[in-house]
Amino acid sequence: MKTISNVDFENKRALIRVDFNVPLNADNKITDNTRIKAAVPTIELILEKGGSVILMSHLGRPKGGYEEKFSLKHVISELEQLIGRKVKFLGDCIGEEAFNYTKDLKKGEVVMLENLRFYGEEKSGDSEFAKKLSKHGDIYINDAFGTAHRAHASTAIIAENFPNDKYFGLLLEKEIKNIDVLLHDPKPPTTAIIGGAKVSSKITIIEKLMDSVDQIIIGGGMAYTFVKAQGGQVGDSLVEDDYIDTAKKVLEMAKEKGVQIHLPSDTIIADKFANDANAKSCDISKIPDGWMGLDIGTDAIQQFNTVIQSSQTILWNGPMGVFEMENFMNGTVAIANSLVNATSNGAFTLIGGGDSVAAINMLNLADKVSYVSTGGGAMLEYLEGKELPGIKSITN
Ligand SMILES: Nc1ncnc2c1ncn2[C@@H]1O[C@H](COP(=O)(O)OP(=O)(O)O)[C@@H](O)[C@H]1O
Ligand SMILES: O=C(OP(=O)(O)O)[C@H](O)COP(=O)(O)O
Repeated sequence: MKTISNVDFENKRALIRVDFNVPLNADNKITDNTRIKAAVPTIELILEKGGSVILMSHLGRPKGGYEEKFSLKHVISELEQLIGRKVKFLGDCIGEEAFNYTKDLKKGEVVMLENLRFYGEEKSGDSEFAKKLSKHGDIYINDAFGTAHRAHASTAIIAENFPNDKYFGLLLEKEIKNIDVLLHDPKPPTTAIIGGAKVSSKITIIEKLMDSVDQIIIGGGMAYTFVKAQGGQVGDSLVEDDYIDTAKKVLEMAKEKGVQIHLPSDTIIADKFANDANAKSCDISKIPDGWMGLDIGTDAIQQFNTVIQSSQTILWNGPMGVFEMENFMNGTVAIANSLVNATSNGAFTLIGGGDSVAAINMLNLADKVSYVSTGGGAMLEYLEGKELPGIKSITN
């Protein structure tokens, strides 16, 4: 492990890829600061060692140009509070002004670049873009565990510009150490609970997870693509039609491999995507047109609770419903409590993902489960046994 603990940072500029992809409310206020807090030890260590810090991150999924709601200016005051010093926000990540500023950065200074994904080159892993970014620092550090599964310019490609000066940050080190416990020594029966909204990213992960877990619970916005694949009617619920065939394949493979897949039997449907929508419970395969499933139903909660209580190792990524809206948070609250209960009965419980962590924090339950990871997709892919691009680029 290439750790920063023994590195000399005196008068050096440390360019750190962090994952500040934090949830924001409609007023662009941070609703959960876990990912920012998690990056603080690395920042502080470098400053203590006489270095300066240039932070770079993405926020959300912008289309490739500037979008106000995805500006990293929204995280600055929270970051300043957490590290107890001023942070200079640069309105671009590769503009001339930004380079002029970071060129002569003094020890103790902290700079935050604008959202890397305002450039399409970030996600395409463009090496010219990565090279430009690399000019900001003398040493490159990857502390963005939540984005370590992406082979993007700032998370992986950039490392080739720092052949002898690339390191893991303290968060990345800690995450790997903790998740390795589950990877190498899981106590059966093992259950993965997958929810949330990123159907296309997560469906292939579910496919792979079948090799390492006994049971998979699929809830939240993930469920409807599977229900539709089984021939059910899902109305206007979140579905990625391009992944129906993959969902069918996953269900067939599960049978062959003897992995039990649990889909919610019922769901809470709404007539619009809003907290004040008309809502009622419904069989998940009989959702009328004009209605959408926004939470799991009470039968599904019981069904999932039974599975959870009979498991010894439980992994949870992705909320069971639109928990940000009070009327659709029941399923997520119930599953969180179910995990707490399982933990107190001796199960090892691991929760990861930006929104899943926000949910567990909202309920003040983070210290009642075994481990909370800042990564969702990254954690799942790591557990699949995949070599993550963000890790590989440092160890290579
Ligand atoms: N039934 C649903 N329909 C639409 N969105 C949903 C549904 N259930 C959960 N979600 C949304 O999924 C989002 C979290 O998804 P995701 O990013 O995949 O999770 P995580 O960040 O924990 O990995 C939340 O904002 C939540 O509102
Ligand atoms: O929020 C994130 O992942 P997660 O939803 O799996 O926790 C990371 O910041 C990665 O974001 P991305 O899935 O848009 O690449």
